[in-house]
Parts: sequence; structure tokens; C-alpha cells
Amino acid sequence: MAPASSLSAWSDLHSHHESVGKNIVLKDAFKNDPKRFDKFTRKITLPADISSGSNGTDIIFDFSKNLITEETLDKLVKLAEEAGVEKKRDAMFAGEKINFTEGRAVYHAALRNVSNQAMKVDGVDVMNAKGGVNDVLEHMRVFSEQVRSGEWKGYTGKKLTTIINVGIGGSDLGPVMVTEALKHYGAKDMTLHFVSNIDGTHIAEALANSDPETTLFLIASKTFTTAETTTNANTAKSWFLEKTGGKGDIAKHFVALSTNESEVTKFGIDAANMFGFESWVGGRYSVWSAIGLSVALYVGFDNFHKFLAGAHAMDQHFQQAPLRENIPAIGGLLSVWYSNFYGAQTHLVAPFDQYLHRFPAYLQQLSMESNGKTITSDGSPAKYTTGPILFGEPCTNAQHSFFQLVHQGTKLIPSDFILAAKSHNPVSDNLHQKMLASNYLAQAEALMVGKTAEEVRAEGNVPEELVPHKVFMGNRPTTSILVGGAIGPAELGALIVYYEHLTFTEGAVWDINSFDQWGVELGKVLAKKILKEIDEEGAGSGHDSSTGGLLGAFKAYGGF
Ligand SMILES: O=P(O)(O)OC[C@H]1O[C@@H](O)[C@@H](O)[C@@H](O)[C@@H]1O
Repeated sequence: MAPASSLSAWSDLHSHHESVGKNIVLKDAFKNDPKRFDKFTRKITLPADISSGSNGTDIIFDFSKNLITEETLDKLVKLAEEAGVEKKRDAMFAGEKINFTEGRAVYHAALRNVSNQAMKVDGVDVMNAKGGVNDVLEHMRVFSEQVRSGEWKGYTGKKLTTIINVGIGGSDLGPVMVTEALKHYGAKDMTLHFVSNIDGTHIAEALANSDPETTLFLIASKTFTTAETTTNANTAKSWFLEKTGGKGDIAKHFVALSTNESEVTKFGIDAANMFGFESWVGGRYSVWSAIGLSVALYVGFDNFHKFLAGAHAMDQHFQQAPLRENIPAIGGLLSVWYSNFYGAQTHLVAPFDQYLHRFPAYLQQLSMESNGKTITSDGSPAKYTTGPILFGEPCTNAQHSFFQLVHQGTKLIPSDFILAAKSHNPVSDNLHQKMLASNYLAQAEALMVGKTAEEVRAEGNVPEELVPHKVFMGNRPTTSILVGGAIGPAELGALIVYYEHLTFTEGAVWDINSFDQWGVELGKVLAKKILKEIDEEGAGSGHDSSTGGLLGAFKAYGGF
């Protein structure tokens, strides 16, 4: 594929930005067009049998407070067509090896293919093959039901009620985020810990509160070679054997979620207690795979299945909807519009939902590990900016910390706000929910309308020198996502996949490989070398004076 900047739609968008885009005044656009909300809002309805309420849940994506006209949208769609977004999407769903730097298919959609459509990689039916998607799901169902019912017992015959997931990156962030998001559905007698950091504090704190007789360890690692995970897992194993006086049965208390059977058995976990997946599942897309076992254990397999089904519904929408109606494609194209034509560097995602408090952290890996790339498909550096810096926190908290910059800073920060119409906790007669919703609406409105100097003056009693400080520029774009019910497993699945395919669309336009992550390697290699040097005499070799100086100081202060 050609670099995005060589496409005719790209230059066309540049002229369009000059003549139209940069002059759009959103509040006027709304005044001039009473139908603007309808024109730029898209909706997906999830099937009733998987939705959190008794009717199918609508999820509304209101794109109308973005800096676009109908013409802009047409031109962005043209860009997607010229960049081959649909062709690339179809290649992904056909199991082609679109991860071209690793020679792999990108097939996480197969993991949530609950309608069991034929999906093949290299001619192999990944759904029904022995050890394939359906077999692993069945293994997860049986195991999660046994643990939840107490039929699966620890070595002294007790039910396992503490789950410690040991994993990092995609083998941590998805499970943490989803179990937090679905806490309302979680087993009340279960305690979950997610240990990821190599900082010994993380595993120590989890173990300090755990009883080896009732603890189940999930060692989650696609490769089973990640230093943090293998080290934490070994520490957990030693603790378990020590606490049980060598009588603890590893087979009853340790399972592995991985693609690497030989490393799993080397670690001491029986292959029968391994939940597998394939190399075509990228780490940041692995919550749908065996890596999601903690989710299935916590919320039950039926809910895990609904989670997959909600994701599948968004997959089908992405596959079938024409680009102009295609929700994730529009999200991705807007990101390109702001990144490449307005010079925006960031993408804020703020869920007005406490259960979604780890959602932005999850999306950081999804977006930035996927599209934090410079090199395009022909090996040359992109002549344009690529992946934005994604950040966020739940609201209303974020409003009281960094929203100052979003409202009055010098940067343009395209923002997504997410709200569920129904709360799982309608306390104080829904007062909290109404206040939450009023903030969700008010923030997007305030960012758009701003406040002029005249309006500040009209408030009265404002000394003239303070007027400029109280002005809000406004015209700051937001996308408002409204879940027309509560956020249950299916709704959450669909929301995640919206961001997955948004990220896909961005990468497809930018002509980069969104599916490798070579950028995480260099630091790992250097850390290995330095680890050895900590145990050797001196301050290492071949380092710059800063690294060498700090290494020496660390050893001196730390007593190493
Ligand atoms: O699941 P494992 O193989 O332990 O990898 C954990 C994480 O490691 C990082 O370095 C990246 O490669 C991530 O994409 C991955 O999710």
C-alpha cells in the first residue's frame, strides 16, 4: 500500500482543512443545522439475549460535536477507500498474514466468533480443530464451573477462592480491566489479585493476604518467557511449596494460559492444566482467549460468553457496515483527521463510570503499542504523525484534575466521553446517576461552546484584567458514547472492539503494521545486561556516564 500522504484524498483533505475544517465553529454548525445530531450519530443494537437488560441494548455514538461537515466525512471515507481500509479489514477476517513483520495472521476475532462461522488460517479451521477455539472455550467452561462450584478443590480439600493472575502487558491489562468493569457480576466469595510488576512489592502484597490452601495461580503469558512473569511465577511457586511444607499439589493450584507448552511443562505445570491459544492472537488482543480465564472464573462462563458475543456483534458491524455508517471506521478516521490535519497529539478517553476506571489504561496498550510506529509498509519512515498519545481517567474525577488543560490549554485534545444510561448502583434514588449524567453532558457542551469575553463581562463583577483568564475558547471536539442500558458483559465487549477497530482503521490509513511491538525489545535486552552487572564488581561497562554513574550509586546506596 502507498503511504497515506501520497493519496489524492490526503491532499484533498489538506485543502479541505484549509478552506473549511479550520473555520468550523461547532456551536454555529449546531445553530445552522437542527439535524446535526441525527446526521452524525450512529447506533448499534446488541442482540437482546446477550444484553444487560431485557431488550437489546443500543449503543449510541454521537460524532456530531466533532470538527466535521458532511463533506469532511465524505472525504475521510474517500481516504479510507484509497488507503484500502476495507481490503485490509477483509484480509484480517480472512486469516491472511497481515502482521507482515512477524508473518502472522491477526485473528483475535476468531476467539469471539460465537456464531461459529468458518475461520481458517493456512487452511486450518481454527474454530473446530483439535485444541482450537471451541475446545479451549469448553475447557475454560468446565474448569471455571468446577472452581466456582467448589468441585475443583485445593490440596487440603478446600474450595479455591483466591485467584492470583500473574502476567504483564496484554496478559494483565485485559483481565484487570474487565474484571473491574464487571465487578457487579463477580463472585462475591472470590478475591482477585493481578500481579504484573517485577517490583517485588506486587507479588509480596498479593501473597501476604493469601492462604495457599485456597489460592489458585493463573500464570498468564503468551510466550511464557517474559522476565517479569516467569520471575513472579517462580516466587509464587516457591512461596506455595514453602508454605505447604512441600505437600502442596502444584497441579491443583497452578494453571498456565499460554501458547508455549514446552516452557509451561518446564515450569512444572502439567500440559492438562494449560489453556492454549495461537500465535495469531496478539498480546493486547488476548483477553478474548485463554488469557481471559480470570474473567470467566470471576463472572462465570455464561457472562464470559456474553462478553465474547458483544464483541462479535461489533466485529460483524465493522465487517458489514459501509464506511460512512461504520462506527469504528468513523472513530479511526476522526483520529486521523485530528492527528494529521489539526496537529493533535493526544486522544483522551474519559469514562463517566467508576467500573471502567482501568479502561483508559487498557486502551493505552491497545492504541499505543499498536500504532506507536514510524515505519510504513515499504520500510520507509512515515512523513506524517501516527499513533496519538492516548490517556484518560474516569470522570467526574478527571474533571477535578487535568481537565483544566483540556478546557483552557494550548493543545487540541479530541476527547471521548462514555456513559451508561443505567447504573448498577442507583443509590440515593439515582441522584448520583443523574449528577454523573449531567456532568457527562455538561463537559462536552462546555468544551464546545466555551465562554467569550463578552459572556464573562456580562456575568458582572469581573475585574477587566481577569476577563481573559476566564475565557474558554470552546470549539473543542468530543465524541459522546451513550450505552442505552447498563454496562454488562456484552456492552463492554462491544465497547472494547469499537476501540480495537478504531485502532485498526488508523493503522490501515497510516500504512503501518499495527500488530507487532518491536519497540518493547531494546529495553528488555539492556535490562538483562545490567542485571548481570549489578552482581559484578564496578559500575558496568560500555555505558554513558549517566547510566554508569547511576548504576554505581544504586549499588553503593542499596548495598549491592
Ligand atoms: O504474554 P507475554 O508473552 O508474557 O507478553 C506480555 C507483554 O509483553 C510485552 O513486552 C509486549 O510484547 C506485550 O504485547 C505483551 O502483552
